[in-house]
Amino acid sequence: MAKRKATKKNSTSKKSKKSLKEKFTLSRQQKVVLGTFLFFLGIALFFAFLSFFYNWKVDQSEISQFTDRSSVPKNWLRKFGAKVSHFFIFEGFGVASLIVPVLVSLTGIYLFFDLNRKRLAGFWFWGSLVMLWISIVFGFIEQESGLFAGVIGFETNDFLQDYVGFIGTVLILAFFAIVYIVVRLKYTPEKIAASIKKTQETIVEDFEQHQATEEANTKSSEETDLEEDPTKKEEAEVLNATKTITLEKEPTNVEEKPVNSTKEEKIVIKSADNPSDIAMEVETVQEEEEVENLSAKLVKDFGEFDPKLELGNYQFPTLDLLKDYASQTGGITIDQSELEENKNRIVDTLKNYKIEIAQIKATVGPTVTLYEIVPEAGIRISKIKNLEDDIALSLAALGIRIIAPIPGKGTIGIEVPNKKSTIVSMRSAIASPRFQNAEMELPLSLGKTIANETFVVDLAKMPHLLMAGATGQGKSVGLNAILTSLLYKKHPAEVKFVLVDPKKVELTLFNKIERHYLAKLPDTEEAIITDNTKVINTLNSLCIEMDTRYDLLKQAMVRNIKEYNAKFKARKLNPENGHKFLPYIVLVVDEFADLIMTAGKEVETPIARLAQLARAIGIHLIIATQRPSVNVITGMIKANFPARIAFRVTSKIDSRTILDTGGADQLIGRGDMLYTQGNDLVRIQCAFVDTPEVERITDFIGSQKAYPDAHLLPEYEGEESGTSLDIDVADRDKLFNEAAEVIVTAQQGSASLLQRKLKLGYNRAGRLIDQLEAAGIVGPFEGSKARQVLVTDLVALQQLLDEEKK
Ligand SMILES: Nc1ncnc2c1ncn2[C@@H]1O[C@H](COP(=O)(O)OP(=O)(O)OP(=O)(O)O)[C@@H](O)[C@H]1O
Repeated sequence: MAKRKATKKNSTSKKSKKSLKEKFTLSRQQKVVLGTFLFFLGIALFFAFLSFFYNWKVDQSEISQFTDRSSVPKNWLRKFGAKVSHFFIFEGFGVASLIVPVLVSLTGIYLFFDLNRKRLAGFWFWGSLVMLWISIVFGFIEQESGLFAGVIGFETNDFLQDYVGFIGTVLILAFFAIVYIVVRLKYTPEKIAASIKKTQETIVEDFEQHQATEEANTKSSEETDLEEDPTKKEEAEVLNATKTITLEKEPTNVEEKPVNSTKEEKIVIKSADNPSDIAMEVETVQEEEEVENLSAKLVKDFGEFDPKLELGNYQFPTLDLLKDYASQTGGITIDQSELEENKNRIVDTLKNYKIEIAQIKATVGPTVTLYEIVPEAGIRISKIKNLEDDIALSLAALGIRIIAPIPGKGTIGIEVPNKKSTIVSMRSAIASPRFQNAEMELPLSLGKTIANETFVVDLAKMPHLLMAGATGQGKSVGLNAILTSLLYKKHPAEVKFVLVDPKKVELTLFNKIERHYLAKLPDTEEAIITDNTKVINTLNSLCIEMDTRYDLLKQAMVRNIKEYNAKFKARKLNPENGHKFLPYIVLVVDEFADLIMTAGKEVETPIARLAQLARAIGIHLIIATQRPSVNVITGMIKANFPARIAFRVTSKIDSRTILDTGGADQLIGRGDMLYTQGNDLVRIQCAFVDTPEVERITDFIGSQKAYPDAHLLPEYEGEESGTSLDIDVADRDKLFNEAAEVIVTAQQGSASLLQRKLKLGYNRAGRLIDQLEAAGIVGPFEGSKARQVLVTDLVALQQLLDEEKK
């Protein structure tokens, strides 16, 4: 009991803290106004402090007469300046107080531009310490007047002198100076030693260079001398001989450096007793340090590789770009009478069928309430399951789902839609600690479960996601929620999107972040693919990227992208060997059915290949479809997409196609969805993110510094329709003439027409169309539209074929 009270207290204190925090979060306008105010205040303080040093003696008497308007202090900011300066400089930290206006103005700038607050806190912390330190140092130096030290510096120094004496004070001050240099400025003894060594080397180099030029000068003057004096020439030759010896040594030194693998050491043994003995040269070959050490050295010198460095100042989108629906709707409201009513109806209905209930419990979620019932002993579960429709009828509600039994709990669940559903805002889904603290590679905040918990999953673990649902049930919103989650958690260097949007309108907003987050084929203008023909090239290009990445992983001897990137960051992989930091690639296909219908096998094969193999190298697929029929979601696709999301569908069959079980037909729409990752089904209310919100986010990101171009995928030489133009007349299909007649008669250049009329397979019909194109009977491939027929009637066709024979 006591424990429960304690936890309750805890939770209320947490709540009040949270609401306090919410109260103190400033809007953008407030930040701008406050930022400007602080910036100006900082400037004002600076001038006030500066003039204090000239006028403090004159102004001292005026300070006590603050209310007396006839006395005018000399301080440039008059009474305010004199009073504040007196407080900070005289009674505070002396000269060091000049740090205060700097910090105040800096705070203004940070607020104005809404910059990283943690860093600002760091400035204040270290700034205050430095201020204290300087004031004590001045107290120490200038022990008489104390104006430069301020009361605090003066008194602290006095205190230290009394307790630890002169030497102790010096040591304490020196110690804190070192702490500052090491912790704040990050100077370690090694770094200092290295920079000293470097300067030493440059000085020596300069000196040597200077010597060399001098020598050259003297040599040229000597030569002119020698020409005049032959005795000097002989002497010079002896001298030159020794010089060449030293010069000979130099190249060996120079050559040793680039040879990394071996290091030669020569020792000459010569008997000291017998000078005529032949000298023996002993050569020992030592292997150079391992590569491992090189990487450790690189890390020590340059730190770990930071893929985010190029966009080092990138700011993640802020929460205030998302709308707060909870403040409008007041969050989840529990309607006691509704709960009571539903409970009674469930109990009564079951009673009618002679099912007694031992216990009932309700959990209110954002859209549905889960009633968990424990039936009396001896009741068969299938009996309750069969009553689904009856219960729905008696509750007069759509979207009732019975889970019998709830996996892992010995109860039966009945989900009943709430009369008033609550919108789960994307803001709450993003702000939740579950998402914020998620230690995942690609965290997705999908929405809230029935128990009102934010549902966060890792796309990298899924590893691919299939989304399906009838039109207007929230698929596009779901896709946006997924993309938004990634935008809030991943830096542009870490993830790239390949977006396929045949509907042309759903994902256009993401165009604004092309140079931050999107990947595209080289030589294409738009990164978002709206043309189905281009999809095939992109998919094949992704397959090439996959193969290249596998090669890189093999070379690096790692099993997956995470290990690879970790190794790359630790500088264990040499970029000169083609290694680079690999971002995750997320391929999103909105309206997969449309693709399959127009391009068939050509898309299915690379998709299946990617789905089977791409998980380890960080390519993840998300495909969405309106039409969950078996020829779209084929066995091959299903086998490789264990993670699936079903929005409301119209029939049980559709639900089975997506989830392998019913349930999606009983959802209520508007983002109500079922999620499965192979085993349990979880009912989730999808987080709602509206177009204006997505627009704000993409504007926010798009307005920041970007990469010069979108991430470029490898080039793919597509089998252009033009390549088939050189099909030989002799190689034509036996049915060529018949096919030409069918096409010309129907005036419709489609392979499916040939399939139907001539009862052919898809491949043969496709080949025939290629041959017809080569013969100039039909036009080139035009995506989802049928090809244009270039021959108007059968007579013209006959003429064309006859001419060919000639
Ligand atoms: N999570 C949600 N919460 C509340 N309302 C939602 C949610 N998701 C969708 N809706 C509502 O449903 C409407 C349709 O959603 P959406 O455009 O995502 O459907 P869709 O399945 O993509 O349709 P289509 O396939 O025709 O594009 C939205 O405009 C919105 O009003």
